Amino acid sequence: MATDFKSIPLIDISPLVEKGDDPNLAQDEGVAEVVRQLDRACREAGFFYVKGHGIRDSLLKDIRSVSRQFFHLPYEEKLKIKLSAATGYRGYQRVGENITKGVPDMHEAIDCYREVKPGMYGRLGEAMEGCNKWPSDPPNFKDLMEEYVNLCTDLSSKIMRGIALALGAPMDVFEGNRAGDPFWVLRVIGYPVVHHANGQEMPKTETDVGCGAHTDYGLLTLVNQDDDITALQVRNSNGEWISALPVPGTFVCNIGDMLKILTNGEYESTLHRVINNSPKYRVCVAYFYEPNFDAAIEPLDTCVQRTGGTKKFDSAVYGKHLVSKVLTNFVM
Ligand SMILES: N=C(N)NCCCC[C@H](N)C(=O)O
Ligand SMILES: O=C(O)CCC(=O)C(=O)O
Ligand SMILES: [Fe+2]
Repeated sequence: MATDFKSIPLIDISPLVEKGDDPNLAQDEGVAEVVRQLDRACREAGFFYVKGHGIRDSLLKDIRSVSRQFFHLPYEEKLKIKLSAATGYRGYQRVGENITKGVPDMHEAIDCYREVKPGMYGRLGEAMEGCNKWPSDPPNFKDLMEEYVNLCTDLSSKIMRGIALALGAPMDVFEGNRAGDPFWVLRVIGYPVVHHANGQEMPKTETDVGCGAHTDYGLLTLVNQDDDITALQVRNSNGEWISALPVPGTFVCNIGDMLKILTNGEYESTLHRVINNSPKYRVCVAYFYEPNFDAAIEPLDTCVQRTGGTKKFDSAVYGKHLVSKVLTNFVM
């Protein structure tokens, strides 16, 4: 259950990153301390920063820098990789095209997903079938992003092993048919200085929201945000919005809906939103680590036992949850 936290904890996960592939992970004292901190952060806030994650700071910066270069291109150029139902919802969406709870979000983005080949998941996967739409400018965009996705996938699987231990479950509880073939989502997001959306002058109002309040859909999100702009806000149990201040070199991590189900609500997917009130264009690249597309997700026995013996959530197929979200995120 989220608490009235006032700040977001920072965890040095280097022991977990170093020993992440060791079958005796659970016996290591350094790892045990990381696991305690992960458990506490997941229970109290559902949000935490990680440092000591092993991904070089220069790559985190380059990822934001090529993203900024792309968003800086003329609108017509960005439209060359436009997202639509026909692209499997992959590609570029202009400012105001993504909708959260019925309200257009003041962000533009490129959405990318793990590849879904035709027929791979039958009817369930049809909406997501397609290949990612990469811009040709900047020229190194695709290569950098693909390297980044691989590193984030590896890192997330290690953090999920830590979370498995935090729950008193076997370290591989999120592998196999739960998330052994993790679906991933990458959102390259730009939050304009709002009076300059889509190349047009627009009045900035008090209610301009970069991304409306939502929870993420899967297991774990890794947010790589600009170092010098405060815009991401996290809601605590008092209904207060706590800013996720930039901490250079870290990821902001948060729990998604599927981990809430798996833990029978011991960990929650915390509401968050983005408001860019700064005079600068903000870039964020969010990586989402999610279950297998066709995984049927239900509460883990150890969590059910600890929470009174009753399952609080019905089983949910991750791909169905994702598709229901994606289909309502756009009006086209
Ligand atoms: N893949 C993830 N988690 N994307 C988060 C986007 C949140 C905003 C979206 N319009 C919504 O309402 O969900
Ligand atoms: O821009 C951010 O800091 C977070 C974006 C976000 O919450 C999302 O895309 O799900
Ligand atoms: Fe989010």
